[in-house]
Amino acid sequence: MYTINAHAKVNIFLKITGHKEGYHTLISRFMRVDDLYDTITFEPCIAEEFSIEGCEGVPLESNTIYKAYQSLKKYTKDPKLENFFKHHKVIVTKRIPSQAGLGGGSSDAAAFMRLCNEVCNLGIDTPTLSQLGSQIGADLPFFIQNYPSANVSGFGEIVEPFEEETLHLELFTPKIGCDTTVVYKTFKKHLLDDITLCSFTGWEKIDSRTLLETIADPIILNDLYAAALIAYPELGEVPQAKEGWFFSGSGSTFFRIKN
Ligand SMILES: C[C@](O)(CO)[C@H](O)COP(=O)(O)OP(=O)(O)OC[C@H]1O[C@@H](n2ccc(N)nc2=O)[C@H](O)[C@@H]1O
Ligand SMILES: Nc1ncnc2c1ncn2[C@@H]1O[C@H](COP(=O)(O)OP(=O)(O)OP(=O)(O)O)[C@@H](O)[C@H]1O
Repeated sequence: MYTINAHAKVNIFLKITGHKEGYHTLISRFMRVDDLYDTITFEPCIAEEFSIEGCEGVPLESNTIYKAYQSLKKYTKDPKLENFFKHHKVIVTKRIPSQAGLGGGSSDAAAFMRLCNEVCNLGIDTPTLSQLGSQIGADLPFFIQNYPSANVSGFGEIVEPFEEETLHLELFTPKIGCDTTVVYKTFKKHLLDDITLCSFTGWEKIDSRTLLETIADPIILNDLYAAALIAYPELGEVPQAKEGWFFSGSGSTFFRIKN
């Protein structure tokens, strides 16, 4: 039996820098959340075909783990991978809420790729694994490189580790699912024309605690927050939508530093 933890992330800040080929470019500080993770296990069994347990409600073909499996299979052409999943099933213990801005599906896929690479001795280097991952989701390169904190840019494929203290974070995810595609579309329609690139110059060099304490305004820190509030106005009604709380990714999770 083989197991790996797939951690959640939060975006300490997230600034959109432009729009190219249907995607937004951004610069963001990603921080891994140490005490919130899904667990992915490869459990021995006789399997007819590749199977995933624990992601009820997500069709196999749209599961990020299945997409990661297909991508690895296509890239390696190594029969070890397919043979392995004739004798093992994938079990996912979900703890990260979905449509929450915490990167759950992306983290699962990244952890799956890392564990396959190790267990099946595929010998794929990290840059190649990140490149394969970026085709499945924008957040995969961060999770594949697995730094506690990093500056992420481009469409998500440029990941630079950032040395700093790990913050202990309190998270609150309201019962409002935010669809990433809808939030980005709303941003493009209402807010893209207003971006001012000079307003966050140098943020990537400032540690996360200082950023949260000095910038302090969740709307300024995360460009997608204003878009999520337009797309999902009920977000503005939750008690955490006030000073002292910050907003992660495309939402709907709010976070703050634990005392
Ligand atoms: C909000 C973030 O989580 C930041 O941490 C990511 O930028 C989103 O990452 P994700 O959920 O993995 O998103 P993806 O599955 O790659 O993309 C979903 C959809 O969001 C939009 N999208 C996503 C990423 C990006 N840089 N620009 C976009 O415009 C696209 O319409 C895309 O079809
Ligand atoms: N392994 C998976 N775990 C959870 N959801 C998955 C998975 N694979 C595909 N999905 C689908 O992706 C959708 C988004 O879920 P996910 O857990 O990635 O949350 P997210 O909050 O949108 O992530 P992000 O931080 O990137 O915005 C779900 O509604 C689900 O249909």
